Amino acid sequence: MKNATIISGRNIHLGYPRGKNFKEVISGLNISLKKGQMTCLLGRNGIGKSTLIKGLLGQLNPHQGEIQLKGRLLQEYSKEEMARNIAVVLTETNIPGNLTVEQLVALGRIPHTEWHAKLRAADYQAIDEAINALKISNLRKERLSELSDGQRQKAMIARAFAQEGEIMILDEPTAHLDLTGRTEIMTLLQQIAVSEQKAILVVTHNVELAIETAHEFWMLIDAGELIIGKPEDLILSGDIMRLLPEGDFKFDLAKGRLVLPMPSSDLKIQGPDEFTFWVKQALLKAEIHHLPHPLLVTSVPFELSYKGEKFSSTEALIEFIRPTS
Ligand SMILES: Nc1ncnc2c1ncn2[C@@H]1O[C@H](COP(=O)(O)OP(=O)(O)OP(=O)(O)O)[C@@H](O)[C@H]1O
Repeated sequence: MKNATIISGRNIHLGYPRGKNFKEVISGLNISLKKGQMTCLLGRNGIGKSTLIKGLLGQLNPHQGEIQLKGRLLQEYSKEEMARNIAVVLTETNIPGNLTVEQLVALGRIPHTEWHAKLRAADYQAIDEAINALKISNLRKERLSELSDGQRQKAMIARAFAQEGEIMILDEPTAHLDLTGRTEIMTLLQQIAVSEQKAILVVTHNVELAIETAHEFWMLIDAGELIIGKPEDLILSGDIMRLLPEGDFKFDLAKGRLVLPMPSSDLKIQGPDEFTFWVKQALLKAEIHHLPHPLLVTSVPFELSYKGEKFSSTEALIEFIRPTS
């Protein structure tokens, strides 16, 4: 089944007034954000990702072109209607640290409560669902100031989830998180997109994790060029390389990650590939590009044999080859 478009933009131009002139940041892009999938917006610093997001949130009006939400022009929506459709998680927030996780998540219900802001049964249910979806029931009563960055980020996403909009937009939700935290958040978002049939747009600089988790990429190359496609297709077509600055970095197709080109060397190492790879990395980092004798790696137990000696680490081997004085 094809995923339905919920936000579409045609020939969008966005920018900022600069003195008497106008600084155009986005020039004539076409987009369609789809339900039931996680889309990652990537591009180098300053290229215009946040500007595009501001356009999608109706905070910045296109001076040319148009953006539609569910077939209606964005400008026609009131603030409250926007909040019922789009939940946002931004990097900069001024949420008081003395709020508990539960109280923060309850803030997500504001667009649904009447002027008296009283929570009803449906609101409590949405709060519970959000807390469960993000797997943070154990943190319910904890104060935000006492959470780790990763836990706080999950609470922020739970607040957005409780808002029950069909769209979630997150600006760098994994900044400041460690590898496990980053992977956990991105995987959760991917699952929520599919299970809740939400359109999730994530701005991220983490290309490798985005490749692993996103259903679709929006690669902002310059003001007027947005490359759209499944990450796998962009890898296969080679378009993924367009994310990289001219020069040293390469995208390793087999490993699915960015790499610096290996310096040329004639290191001959015998042993299983996944082991010789790391030994070679360590030698090259130590500026050892040539070995006059054969080097053998065995995996069980891990051992390096060189010139009749045995070593249990690359560090010991390197120290033997090139002793530090
Ligand atoms: N409020 C503003 N007024 C004027 N120019 C702005 C404003 N906000 C952003 N810009 C300019 O628009 C361009 C794009 O900025 P934007 O923040 O959209 O980039 P970005 O891709 O989100 O960058 P980053 O990855 O560093 O967050 C930059 O040249 C920036 O200086």
